[in-house]
Amino acid sequence: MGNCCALLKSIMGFATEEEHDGRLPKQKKVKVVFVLGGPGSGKGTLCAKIVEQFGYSHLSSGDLLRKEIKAGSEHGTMIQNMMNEGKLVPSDITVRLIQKAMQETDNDKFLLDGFPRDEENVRTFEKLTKIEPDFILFLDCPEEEMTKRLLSRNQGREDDNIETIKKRFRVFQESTLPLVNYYASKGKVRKVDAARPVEDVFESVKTIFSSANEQGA
Ligand SMILES: Nc1ncnc2c1ncn2[C@@H]1O[C@H](COP(=O)(O)OP(=O)(O)O)[C@@H](O)[C@H]1O
Ligand SMILES: Nc1ccn([C@@H]2O[C@H](COP(=O)(O)OP(=O)(O)O)[C@@H](O)[C@H]2O)c(=O)n1
Repeated sequence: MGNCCALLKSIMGFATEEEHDGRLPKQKKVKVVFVLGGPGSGKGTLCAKIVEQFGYSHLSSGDLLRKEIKAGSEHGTMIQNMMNEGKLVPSDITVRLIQKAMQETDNDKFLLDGFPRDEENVRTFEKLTKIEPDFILFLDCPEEEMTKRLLSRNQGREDDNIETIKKRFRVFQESTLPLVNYYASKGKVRKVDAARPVEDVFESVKTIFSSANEQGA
């Protein structure tokens, strides 16, 4: 590990193997909030508002993966195929993209939108970054409402078609919801009813972030 990289990691609060052994100086703390919810629950929409009001940086794992496809990277075609099938991209790829984006962003507060999606995402994130989330914002929304939103999202996304949407819902039910339940059992989940108009949802979200600020979480 080069000195420059070790320095970057120490600034960002990432621990290297050596640091984990306690041989390097104490890390600066990075605040991370996982923003979870089904496809179309409003994660991206709410994150933009949280950024404006609370000064976080917003990293959407889906957007980072789509950028990889656009850039024609070595994994681009594989990522595109996985996304079109509503499947999860191997964690190593997603986590490295998130890690790089965090290192390149001059902030110590991050919203990770749509991450983690399954247990492997969590394990890989913990292994590579040693970061524990402060809390999980969970946008709870019925499938019927999410389907309506996705079909009128109109962002030209290839995965916003009814067949792929159904597959994404299944992945959410089978892989992501168990994670939400796991974090809930640790008292880390802040759940909001996301089926309401955006401004109403944001009112609830503001209360959560204001209280997290007060507690220095
Ligand atoms: N509370 C809401 N009520 C109605 N439409 C919403 C709401 N939140 C988001 N939307 C719309 O639904 C679509 C999906 O929202 P988005 O933020 O992209 O969801 P996600 O990031 O969870 O997939 C977008 O077109 C967005 O404008
Ligand atoms: N942690 C993640 C996040 C997204 N993805 C992929 O990216 C797709 C779109 O995710 P997204 O977060 O942009 O959008 P939504 O499905 O939440 O609307 C998912 O269906 C997965 O194929 C992934 O593999 N791993």
